[in-house]
Amino acid sequence: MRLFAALIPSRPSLAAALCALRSRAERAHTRMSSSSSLPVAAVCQMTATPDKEANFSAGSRLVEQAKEGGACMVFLPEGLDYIGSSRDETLHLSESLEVTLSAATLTWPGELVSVYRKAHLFDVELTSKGVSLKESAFTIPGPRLVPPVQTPIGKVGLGVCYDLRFPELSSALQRHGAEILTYPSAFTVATGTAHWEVLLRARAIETQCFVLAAAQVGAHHAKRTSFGHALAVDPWGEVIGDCGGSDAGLTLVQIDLQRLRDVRRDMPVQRHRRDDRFYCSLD
Ligand SMILES: O=C(O)CNC(=O)[C@H](CS)NC(=O)CCC(=O)C(=O)O
Repeated sequence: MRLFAALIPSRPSLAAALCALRSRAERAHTRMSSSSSLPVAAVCQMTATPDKEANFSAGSRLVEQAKEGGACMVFLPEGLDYIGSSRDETLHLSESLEVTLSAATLTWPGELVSVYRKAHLFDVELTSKGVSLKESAFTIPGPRLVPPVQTPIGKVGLGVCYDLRFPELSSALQRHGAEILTYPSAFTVATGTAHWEVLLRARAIETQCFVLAAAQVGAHHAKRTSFGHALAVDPWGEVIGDCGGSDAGLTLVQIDLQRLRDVRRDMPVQRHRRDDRFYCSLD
């Protein structure tokens, strides 16, 4: 099994672990015994708390469920390892990448193949909506984007949560060959209600990629609740999976890269893009 992680920097937690689950032999067996040969991805949501052991158990239950459902890739949310109830607790619970991985390997033995660290930090005060978070108080942004990773379902471009709001990032990943974008997230209820689905579908439509966004859902502690609705969107912008707004769980989606090629052939927006008009002075 291989692990792909999108990480929160300097609080080096396993924000997203994407696991290729099965051996080649097992996959061949499934292919022969099922009617469709399209690979299946599991997009998950859970409620992390400050209790790491409980979070890893919840994560491994989702991985087991995904495996039973025939998935060859599992997408887990930002803050999979924990969501702290204060800056101090968050810093106190942080571990080195090696330690976090070895905690994770209790259930997911594997080799780390790519690490992406969140570029945009959520320093936001929406007083009227009761949202006040200062991610930069416990996080250092990552230094660079990373190239999309070849996986059993296609080439995956890595972003994290708030990164979703910056189309320059998804556009860059698409130009570097991404077929699937992933945004493991922990969206607030207020901003999720207003923006989550629209942003994910917009990123899918603009880049003509699948967008798979695992999410946190429900109450992490007395002061923090997440929106949920872990979502899967196809390259036409259609929602093909939604985990809802209340419980932990997963959605299983087939990843049909022929569909992506058809959408890109029929509407070649990437070839129509007038970069000469955007990267120049306007006077
Ligand atoms: O650090 C942790 O404990 C887990 N990380 C998070 O929850 C992060 C940073 S506070 N959340 C977001 O980026 C929310 C973005 C959002 O809600 C929006 O863009 O509207």
